[in-house]
Amino acid sequence: MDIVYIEGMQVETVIGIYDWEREIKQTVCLDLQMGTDIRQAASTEDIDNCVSYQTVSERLISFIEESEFQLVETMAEEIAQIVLDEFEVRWVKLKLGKPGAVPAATDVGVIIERGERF
Ligand SMILES: Nc1nc2c(c(=O)[nH]1)N=C([C@H](O)[C@@H](O)CO)CN2
Repeated sequence: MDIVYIEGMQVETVIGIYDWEREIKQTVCLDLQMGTDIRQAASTEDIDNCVSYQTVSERLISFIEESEFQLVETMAEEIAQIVLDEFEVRWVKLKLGKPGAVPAATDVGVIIERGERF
């Protein structure tokens, strides 16, 4: 299994369980690993044979910007499902952080793996 990755993506969105959080935008940070097979892309040098990190990034940025989740858990599940459903990806590992949430910590959030390694 090969991996195409996106690291350190930062997006502003409405997220949180408290009333004050529904009134502001906060930053979420994504590190995403996508399990795929890169050999056909490598041998053809054809972008259509890739999982394009640019296309995935654009899809996720617009999804996150438009979303209004309460929990990072829900956002993480939805992101993983989009990647598995819409791209040639069979396994994902996603770290989703909300770095402003706990002042004493540099980052908090969840790490999930979905799909099957191959
Ligand atoms: N496991 C989680 N814990 C907490 C979440 C969350 O989404 N998942 N959210 C909050 C609040 O929204 C917090 O970020 C406000 O600072 C608290 N704990």
